[in-house]
Amino acid sequence: MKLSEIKDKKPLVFNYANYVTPQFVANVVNVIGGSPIMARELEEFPDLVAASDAVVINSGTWRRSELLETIKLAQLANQAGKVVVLDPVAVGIPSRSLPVTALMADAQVDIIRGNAAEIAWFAGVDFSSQGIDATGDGDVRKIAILAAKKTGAIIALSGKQDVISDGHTTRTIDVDVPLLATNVGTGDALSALIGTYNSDGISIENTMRAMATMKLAGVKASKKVKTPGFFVNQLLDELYLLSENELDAFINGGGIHD
Ligand SMILES: Nc1ncnc2c1ncn2[C@@H]1O[C@H](COP(=O)(O)OP(=O)(O)O)[C@@H](O)[C@H]1O
Ligand SMILES: Cc1ncsc1CCOP(=O)(O)O
Ligand SMILES: [Mg+2]
Repeated sequence: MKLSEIKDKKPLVFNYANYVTPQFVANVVNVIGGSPIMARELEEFPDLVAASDAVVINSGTWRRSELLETIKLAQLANQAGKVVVLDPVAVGIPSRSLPVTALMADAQVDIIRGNAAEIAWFAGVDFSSQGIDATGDGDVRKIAILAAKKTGAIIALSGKQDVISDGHTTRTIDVDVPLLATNVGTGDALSALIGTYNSDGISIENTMRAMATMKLAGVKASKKVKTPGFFVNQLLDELYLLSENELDAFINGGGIHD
């Protein structure tokens, strides 16, 4: 979906959010033109999935008791033909791998958005991490392609270099914006943006537009402010102000490669 269509259609994005960053995630969806809703009550899922245009599942603060409910949520979304995005926060920690494995076995995840260490876990590749952060180095393009082939999902690997791959087609966005990594929740919000952009159809192109949106807003914000507190507010403003033309120019302007 294009940015202008998001603003016209205001897709409803159902976020099964973690309890750390829901306010930021909701605001990012809102300022880009979508419509966020958060919920965790099983009895509400059928109604909410029916009304939603995308479902974004963040496993950042799952309790075991919520796992079956989340699987049910993903299955409802699958049955209704709604895109399912998974944000597998710190999935490489063994006790966190188990519920993600269960979800992937029992429901279809269309798009996985994670940092390099999280995506490396799906690829079966070692990659250093500390808690929610990727700290290592590696061939992120290769990791994304491998993870896409192993999972059958579109992979959106984020970091200094963003990589989007379905295992056959791969795009990279190579732009360094260190301040983007200072705000806890940018990754979660990016996953929600990916749900928003893919709400009328799942594609590499839509996923790439979502990743480019966050990166470009980060580039613009970091030209105006230099510290994390101001940056996060400026980032929201830049997302709010971003135009389709600017986004197209960024995408066509050399920062994005096949
Ligand atoms: N060093 C960096 N340079 C440029 N962009 C970055 C950098 N680190 C993260 N980002 C951007 O920050 C956003 C969140 O990604 P990331 O930090 O990888 O997710 P998470 O918060 O889940 O670990 C993405 O838009 C990504 O492109
Ligand atoms: C700190 C923390 N702990 C569990 S989820 C979470 C937030 C992760 O946010 P992000 O991956 O977007 O940085
Ligand atoms: Mg994350």
